[in-house]
Amino acid sequence: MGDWIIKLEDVSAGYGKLQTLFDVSLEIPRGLITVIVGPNGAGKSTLLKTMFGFTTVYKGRVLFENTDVTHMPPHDRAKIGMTFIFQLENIFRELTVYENLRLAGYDLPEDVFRDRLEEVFSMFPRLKERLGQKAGTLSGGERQMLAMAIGIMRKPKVFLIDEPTAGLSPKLAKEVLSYVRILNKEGYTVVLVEQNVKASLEIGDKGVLVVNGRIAFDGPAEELLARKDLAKMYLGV
Ligand SMILES: Nc1ncnc2c1ncn2[C@@H]1O[C@H](COP(=O)(O)OP(=O)(O)OP(=O)(O)O)[C@@H](O)[C@H]1O
Repeated sequence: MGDWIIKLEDVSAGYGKLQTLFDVSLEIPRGLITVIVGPNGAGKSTLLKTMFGFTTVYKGRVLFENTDVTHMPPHDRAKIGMTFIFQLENIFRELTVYENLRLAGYDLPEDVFRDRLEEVFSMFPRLKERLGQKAGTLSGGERQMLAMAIGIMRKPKVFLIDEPTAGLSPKLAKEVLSYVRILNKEGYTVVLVEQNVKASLEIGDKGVLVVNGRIAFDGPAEELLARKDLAKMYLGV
């Protein structure tokens, strides 16, 4: 699948003494959408968190572009172009949409901030209409949109997004996945953890199936989608 942006080499990781990932080797292709799926508790989020430095790595290496980031703290990974969108609590509810965006770009010169804002509006026009509204009053889907917009303020090279459709109706979930597509169309690389297997693999390029902390499938998303055996066994679809 061409050039990679993140690479895991034989990584074992977990939380303190609890190991949840075992000997994982994986490449995240640049410019594409990679979707990570698997049963509950399989280690999908742990895999994503390991890319950003939220777990303990016991063995192996994590590379971002050509930098070894295995033991680099998350805030330093953010500085070199990674961004992580949490499932919940990814915006400041008491601040307006504008204030959330200004805060994300607090150190940007006014002209750069304006340019980024225009980029955000061209991708997500709805946010322009909601600028003065408190972020906590946005719908669940719009909050995910704002979380992505906050990410854009930093111009990251890769978005790591943890279950953005959790708790949303199937219709809203599809809408949120369409925002992920918009991000990717603008050139951003995306790694997405999803419970919404079918809908997410449909927008994905690469599909990764995690089972019991190991990679059970790694290949084109459409191929994973077509693997009825795996789907039945692990994905409940
Ligand atoms: N912060 C944490 N501290 C300790 N253990 C954790 C932590 N987060 C997750 N775990 C454990 O790691 C294992 C894998 O969890 P993970 O969240 O990666 O699974 P998942 O595949 O994303 O599942 P789900 O779809 O249910 O969120 C689970 O046993 C979980 O209890």
